[in-house]
Amino acid sequence: MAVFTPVSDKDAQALLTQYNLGSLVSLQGISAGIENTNYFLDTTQGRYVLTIFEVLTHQQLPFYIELMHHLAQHSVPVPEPQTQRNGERLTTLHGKPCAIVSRLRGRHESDPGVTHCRLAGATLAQAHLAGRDFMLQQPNLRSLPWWQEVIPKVLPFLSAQQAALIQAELATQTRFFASAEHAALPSGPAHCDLFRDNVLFDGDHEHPSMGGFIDFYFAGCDAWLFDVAVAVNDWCIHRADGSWQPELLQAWLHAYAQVRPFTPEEKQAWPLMLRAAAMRFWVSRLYDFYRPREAETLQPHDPSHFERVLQARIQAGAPQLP
Ligand SMILES: Nc1ncnc2c1ncn2[C@@H]1O[C@H](COP(=O)(O)OP(=O)(O)OP(=O)(O)O)[C@@H](O)[C@H]1O
Ligand SMILES: N[C@@H](CCO)C(=O)O
Repeated sequence: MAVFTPVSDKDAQALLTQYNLGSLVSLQGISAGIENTNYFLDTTQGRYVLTIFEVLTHQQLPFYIELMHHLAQHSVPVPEPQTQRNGERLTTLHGKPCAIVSRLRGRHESDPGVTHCRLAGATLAQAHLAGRDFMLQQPNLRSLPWWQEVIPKVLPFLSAQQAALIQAELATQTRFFASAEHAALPSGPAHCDLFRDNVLFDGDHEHPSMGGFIDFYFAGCDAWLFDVAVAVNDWCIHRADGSWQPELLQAWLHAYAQVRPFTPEEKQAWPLMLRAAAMRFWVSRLYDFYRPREAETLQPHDPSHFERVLQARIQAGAPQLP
């Protein structure tokens, strides 16, 4: 179980005195997730999730917490951060930042079909549009400057071939990010980690309904197209080699475009953005793999998967955006 910071019933009872959420019924550690400590927290008033932030600081967190609050207020299905009696939505537990958010219904779909892809695509476009008048600004902290910082640290662990690939791609992406083409892309608050395990669906496999998006703790202001690229690089591929499942890709992108049509600049930037999105997770997975932290149980994701996705995007590109 990825519980980095154990929380006792007594801790949770004391925490709940800061809120108007009733009293503790049950507390259960959540095994999924590699970044934060999460517990399901049931009270006499409802079902919540308690998150203790292991990496993010009190200074960085208001962006994520207030973004979720903003999106929830605009009817985008996301966890709603709960407000304490003192008006704050962020507090401290065992010396670390912590929040209680509403628990969404449903579970993630590891084998998504066309309907799941349509629902996810349409909801992401709604989230982008709803974020336009969000007042806080914070860049995606896992973007190009972070890759530039981290790649030298993981290079010693890579083969000569891997090192050549990652360095060549870093050079390509550095040029792309500095280009007028990139500057012209519509941008705003973006989830930046919309993998299939971060979207919950209610209903059964044949008749799913959207439960909501979770795990906003990599969100940041970025090109919306990056968000789309991150998502389809996970939702619409054959996992064995990263190649496309064209039917899923088409469903995802059309559903998104029906809510927010893609611009000509986005259509042009699409192949390079898909590579950027693959690069982002190859780098972070390498970093996580070679700097394991202590946890009761921790299984870092496989970095080589995104090496294959990146190679697939370089070699075969992508169908045009609708
Ligand atoms: N608001 C919520 N409502 C319902 N379930 C939730 C909620 N938040 C988290 N979960 C559950 O907890 C699991 C882990 O949460 P999450 O993915 O946010 O953890 P994390 O450590 O931040 O993840 P990651 O490793 O993906 O960064 C999810 O897969 C989901 O089952
Ligand atoms: N979605 C990320 C994990 C961080 O949320 C990955 O699969 O590497």
